[in-house]
Amino acid sequence: MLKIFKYFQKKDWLLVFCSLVFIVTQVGLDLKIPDFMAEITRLVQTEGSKISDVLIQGVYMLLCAVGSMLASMVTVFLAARVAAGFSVRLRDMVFEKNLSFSMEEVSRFSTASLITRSTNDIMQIQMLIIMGLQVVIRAPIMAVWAILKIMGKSWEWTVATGIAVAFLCVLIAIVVFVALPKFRVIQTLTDQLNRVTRENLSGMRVVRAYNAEEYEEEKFESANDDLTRTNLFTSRTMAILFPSIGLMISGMNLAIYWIGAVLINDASVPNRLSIFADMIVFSSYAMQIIMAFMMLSMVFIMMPRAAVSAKRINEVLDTNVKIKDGIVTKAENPGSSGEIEFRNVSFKYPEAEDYVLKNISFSAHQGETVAIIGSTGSGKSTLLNLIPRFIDATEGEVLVDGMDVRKYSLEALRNKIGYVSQKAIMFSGSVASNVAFGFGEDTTKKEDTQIERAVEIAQGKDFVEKMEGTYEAEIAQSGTNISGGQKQRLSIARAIFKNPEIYLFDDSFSALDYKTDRVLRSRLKKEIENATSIIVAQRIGTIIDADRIIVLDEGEVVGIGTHQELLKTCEVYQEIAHSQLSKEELDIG
Ligand SMILES: Nc1ncnc2c1ncn2[C@@H]1O[C@H](COP(=O)(O)OP(=O)(O)OP(=O)(O)O)[C@@H](O)[C@H]1O
Repeated sequence: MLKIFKYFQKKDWLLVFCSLVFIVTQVGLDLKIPDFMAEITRLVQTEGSKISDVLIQGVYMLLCAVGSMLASMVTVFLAARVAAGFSVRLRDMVFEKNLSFSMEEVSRFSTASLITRSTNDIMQIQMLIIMGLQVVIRAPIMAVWAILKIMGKSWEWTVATGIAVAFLCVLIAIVVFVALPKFRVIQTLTDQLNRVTRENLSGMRVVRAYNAEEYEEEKFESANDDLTRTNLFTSRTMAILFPSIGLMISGMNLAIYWIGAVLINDASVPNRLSIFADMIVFSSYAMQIIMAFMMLSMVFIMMPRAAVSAKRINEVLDTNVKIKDGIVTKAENPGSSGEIEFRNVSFKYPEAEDYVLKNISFSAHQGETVAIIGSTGSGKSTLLNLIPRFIDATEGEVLVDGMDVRKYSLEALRNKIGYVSQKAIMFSGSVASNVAFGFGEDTTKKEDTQIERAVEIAQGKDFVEKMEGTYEAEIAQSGTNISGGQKQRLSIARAIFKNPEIYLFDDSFSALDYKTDRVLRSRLKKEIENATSIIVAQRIGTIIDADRIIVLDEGEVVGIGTHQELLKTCEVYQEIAHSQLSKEELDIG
């Protein structure tokens, strides 16, 4: 828990110190009030006292109360500032860390859990700081101060107060002990609720098409019920606390007055008044002590949950990212551009037993188009993901421009690459901001001709210009207001706009009709002739013209060559070709 506070900055500590000053002031003023009460009691009981003296004591009491209120307001203000500032910083750090995660780390935490950790978990810490600053510091000062004030008054009263405090501590310990294990469960169940909600919203069309609303509702209700049950359990456990504290306060007051009555009864008449005044003061201070412990108990209730949250946030922040940034920003061989080489590359997913890629070696030179084909699950996307270092080779080397990709800084490496993912990803914003993605708003405004050019090459001009607002037309979250093929074309335009040395197309033409696919490829060939392209495809038609085709089968290269060569030499390729092309096309091929 305390580990999270290493992210506190100097200014946070300064604000904490300032609030400490105000808390001490507030406690001092609060504890002064019973002194005036004692004085009023003494004045009222003393013959010949003037009403004006009593009023003066009353005014002092009022001033103390107002001062205490002002000090408390400033403390709350400072606590809110520290807490809000700290949570903003934590959120930034978690977000930045999330961005540096590879796919492996994201799947280890799960997307839903990363969202809960960046939102709900940070919220718990924020609430703890607000409460904690006011209470954790205030309560012990208040308790110690009040104890010092009542010390030496009467041991009977002190014993009564001591018993009440001990009872309170035991009660808090039991409650925390019972509720503690449930707090981690609550956060995990929140992850689960998040996951179900997310899946349901993103898969809404499938849910409706399969009339699976009831099924999804059951899943949601089960996650919701689990969370509610656990929350209820902790709340019910807490519910025992407050009435018990109330009962204890009344019991303690009763004990003090009862002891007081006995003491007054046994005392000589002149001493009775001072014992009575002491009793009034003692009961007020005892009340302050109990209140201090009660406030602490509230923090003890919040603390375990915040501790769980802090641990979950620390887990994210302390994760050692597998994909380490290199330092080289320029290739060692300045003459080469867009050169790719795989040298005996093998790859295994961390949790998997078998290798997905085995001993892959091939190269792609500047300006060449190299295609990768193979059955579903043969490892095509995995191979492609090794180039921008979404994953790192388990064995062997992947070289870009003659240098191992692991030596490059990730920024320099990815600057060389235009990547078009298998599933076209759109971000909420305009068509232009999606095409000039990552370049900032200024570029989006200035480079409108380049954006139009990229969209035109990607065969998206027609549909974009029909949209209301054309290049400024709104793209909804996840691109739900455009078709799959349109999304693919904008993803391709995004890569073209970047004008990289290397294009990686991960089955990026699959949603295009054959004619658009053909026209787009021939435009690409002309426009990006100096760049190297690696195309993963399922359709032979898409890759028929490639300079080299690599045939993958269960993670192994079973053929490399042109379409013609492979038709003669590679059995797997022949099978694919026969399943897709007509006899005439094969003969022409
Ligand atoms: N994150 C992952 N963790 C574990 N195994 C994975 C992961 N991603 C893919 N795999 C496995 O690796 C193998 C290759 O997957 P990959 O996505 O590279 O195949 P692919 O040839 O691109 O398939 P497709 O043509 O269907 O896209 C598959 O068996 C898949 O189950």
